[in-house]
Amino acid sequence: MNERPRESVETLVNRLSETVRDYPQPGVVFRDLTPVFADGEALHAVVHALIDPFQGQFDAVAGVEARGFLLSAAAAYASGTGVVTVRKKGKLPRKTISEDYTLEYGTATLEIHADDLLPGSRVLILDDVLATGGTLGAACRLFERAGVQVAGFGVVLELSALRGRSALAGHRIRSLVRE
Ligand SMILES: O=P(O)(O)OC[C@H]1O[C@H](OP(=O)(O)OP(=O)(O)O)[C@H](O)[C@@H]1O
Ligand SMILES: Nc1ncnc2[nH]cnc12
Repeated sequence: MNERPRESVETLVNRLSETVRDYPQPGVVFRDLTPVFADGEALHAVVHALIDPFQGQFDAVAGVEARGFLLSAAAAYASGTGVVTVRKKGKLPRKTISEDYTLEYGTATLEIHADDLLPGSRVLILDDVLATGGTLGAACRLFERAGVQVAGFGVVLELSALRGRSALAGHRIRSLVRE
């Protein structure tokens, strides 16, 4: 038996993720996690590491456009719940709620459908990266305005220097790798 030892989720993320300097604008060191999601073993490990601490504590998973969608659909399927989208402005066809926010490289607006989830239900919000926390903070405000309880946040990578955790104070955050 010459099987390789299984890599930890942290090792998989560190080995497979890429770094792109000066993208999408000069001065930003962009961390690209798409190669992590392209690897079957890594995707499986990441999804389970994100949902396991929250099992039984959420009724639906929400993913933030765009890379959060990849995680949220897989996580919802693995946990037997439904999935909803948090989208950039102008993409949803029915009555929406909107929140403006700032992130490392600009400003934007996120939206959900006002009736995506029942008031009183619990949502786990997933994204690939936590940087300033502007994006997840806006997603949180959207669900809370809709009467939905935010069970917590899950991200693959937390860029600690950008202090996103402090923008989400009071909520449980599961990050798989911090740098
Ligand atoms: O913590 P923050 O400073 O808010 O940054 C984190 C957000 O930035 C990236 O998304 P981006 O806005 O680049 O959108 P995209 O996934 O549509 O490319 C990333 O996927 C997070 O959603
Ligand atoms: N440096 C970064 N890399 C990837 N996604 C980001 N979102 C905000 N800052 C980011």
